[in-house]
Amino acid sequence: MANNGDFSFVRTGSIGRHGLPKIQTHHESKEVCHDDSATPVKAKTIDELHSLQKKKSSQPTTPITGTRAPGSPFSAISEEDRQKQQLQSISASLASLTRETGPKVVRGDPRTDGHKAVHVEHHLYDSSLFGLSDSALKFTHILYNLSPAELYEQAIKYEKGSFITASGALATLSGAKTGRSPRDKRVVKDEETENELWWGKGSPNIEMDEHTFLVNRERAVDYLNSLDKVFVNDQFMNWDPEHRIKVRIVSARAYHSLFMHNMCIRPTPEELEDFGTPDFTIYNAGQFPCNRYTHYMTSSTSIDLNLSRREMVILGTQYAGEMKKGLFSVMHYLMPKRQILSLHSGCNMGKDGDVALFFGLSGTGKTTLSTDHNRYLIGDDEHCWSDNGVSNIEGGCYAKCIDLSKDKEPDIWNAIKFGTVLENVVFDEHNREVDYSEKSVTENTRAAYPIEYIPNAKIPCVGPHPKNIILLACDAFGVLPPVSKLSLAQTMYHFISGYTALVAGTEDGIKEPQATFSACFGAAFIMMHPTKYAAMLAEKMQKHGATGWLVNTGWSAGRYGTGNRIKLAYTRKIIDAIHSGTLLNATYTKTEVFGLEIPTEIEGVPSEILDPINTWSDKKAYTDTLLKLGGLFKKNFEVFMNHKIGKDNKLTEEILAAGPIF
Ligand SMILES: Nc1ncnc2c1ncn2[C@@H]1O[C@H](COP(=O)(O)OP(=O)(O)O)[C@@H](O)[C@H]1O
Ligand SMILES: C=C(OP(=O)(O)O)C(=O)O
Ligand SMILES: [Ca+2]
Ligand SMILES: [Mn+2]
Repeated sequence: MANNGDFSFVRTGSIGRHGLPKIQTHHESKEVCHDDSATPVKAKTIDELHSLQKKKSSQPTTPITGTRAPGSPFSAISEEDRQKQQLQSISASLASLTRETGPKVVRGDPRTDGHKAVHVEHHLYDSSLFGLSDSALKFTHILYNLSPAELYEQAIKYEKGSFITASGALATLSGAKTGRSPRDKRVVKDEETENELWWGKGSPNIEMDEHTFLVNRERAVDYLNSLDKVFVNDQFMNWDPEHRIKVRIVSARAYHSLFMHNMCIRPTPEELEDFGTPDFTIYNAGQFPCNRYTHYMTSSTSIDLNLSRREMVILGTQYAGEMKKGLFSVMHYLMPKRQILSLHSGCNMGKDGDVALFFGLSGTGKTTLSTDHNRYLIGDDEHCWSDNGVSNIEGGCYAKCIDLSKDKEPDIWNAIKFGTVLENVVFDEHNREVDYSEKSVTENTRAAYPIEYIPNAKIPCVGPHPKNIILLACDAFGVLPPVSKLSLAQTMYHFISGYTALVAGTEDGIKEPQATFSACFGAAFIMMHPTKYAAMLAEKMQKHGATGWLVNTGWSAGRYGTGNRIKLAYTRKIIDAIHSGTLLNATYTKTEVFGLEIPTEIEGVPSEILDPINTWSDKKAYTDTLLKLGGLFKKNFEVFMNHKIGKDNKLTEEILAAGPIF
């Protein structure tokens, strides 16, 4: 038996299995009849019994509580010194700018094992000399890289709205915000970023100055330091070992810590030992609002990115997707500086090593279609394309759950088990079965799970250069064909346009489809001008001979309200035909207005749906809707007319000519 402490003792004979004294007979007799056939526990008291329950961790994902002996293969310094160093580093991360020191941090949950603390005083400046306040007198307890089981317990004990569902997932509520708040994103404009980043009309980067960032940072840090305890995750982004980024996430909720545990790459114990200083730090004080009287603030939510300081501050939103997509923005800055293209796409690979990318805005099918039982999953949402091939940025997937069905999406369904964070779903109060059709909290219900929960995940999540580039659009107008083969110029035109159309809201009856154009299928996350990413994509596609495709995962036989969404089973058949190469050599015809090449037949798909005009009974309505959508594309592209894409004038001209013509 492992040594669980220093309290092992010899049983005296008079204490029973449950710690109760046995009824004594007149004389101590060896012949006394024992009813306990099992070997008795080695504990004198209930507390001792409880302390036996937890074995010291031999393989710590949480090295602060770990017990690796000094002189282990990984360590040159003692465990105690290492713990001190880690806590110093966390204290420095949480340093207050006005007091110029970090908080006193201590490991562990204040309510259970706080007394076993390793203390870190603020040594940076002598705390007795200046700026002494009540906050300088208290300790901040650090829960460092806890395991999913520990985070479950923290969530269930301390966070309202946390429950275990029937399949073992952790159901949580994200609070008032159940989606991202792109209008509340701010980026620090300084000497460097002023010239490097995309600013102004159409850009997602709404400026703030350094001073305001520091005001919000201090607000977040003070809030976090005022708490009994904070969660710290030290993890990685990007499976490409040459371009891996070390990230630290400081948050107030077990929900946030488990979410990032699942979504980022989880370090091994050895990797964590020499983690050192993070390359990027998120301060998530989402429960606490920003001050609306602060310059540049327009609401009580603010997501602030400071590239020079390599920090991000979150105030006023607990939606966990902000952290994931916030780091994605950071990658959209760091990677292109290294000539690596960052992509808002899913990615999978066939048995023969053929890689496909799936671009698309939210809800168009990146996660659903990249999670394919017949192929290896590289990732569902964020990738890099370098000279070595593709790599996933993340260590997990973030799937939409609305109307999730076991039949249609078995791999995602089965991934919703112990360890998975299930946001904003509704479940039966007794048996905890989730009702995935329920939208009463939000339509944007989500599951965040580690990528290895998908049985055919490709670990490490890297692959060779892509063969097929699939652009997904959920066209609620119902006029784009289910699939078209694109020329390079058309691929670039549609990539820069980044079209999808969703339905605004369903509560008040049928609404008009809303066309959305989001450059590079991810304007909310790109940091530089879209043409920068487009030029890199064109160059890579040319170099590696990739084929572009446009796939409509939206409506057929009429727009939203009249027609119906294209069956997922048909879309999967279309995608199969792209992967297998059969679609490349099919017979094609060209459509009006958009000039798209559409196949005449695909195995498993009714041929009449391949040209949308066949599916509309009202042909005039079809033509009117097609022209309307064409007009929206043209209008959207106007801002790109005066931009050159790469060094190639010829390609730029071709791209400009690749849009709708009428
Ligand atoms: N034909 C289809 N193709 C892809 N997804 C479809 C289709 N029909 C319905 N869906 C649903 O649309 C949603 C697509 O969302 P998701 O894959 O999460 O998108 P993304 O990852 O791009 O945000 C899923 O809920 C999926 O079940
Ligand atoms: C994480 C998100 O991305 P997606 O919808 O593309 O999965 C999001 O929009 O919050
Ligand atoms: Ca190492
Ligand atoms: Mn997704």
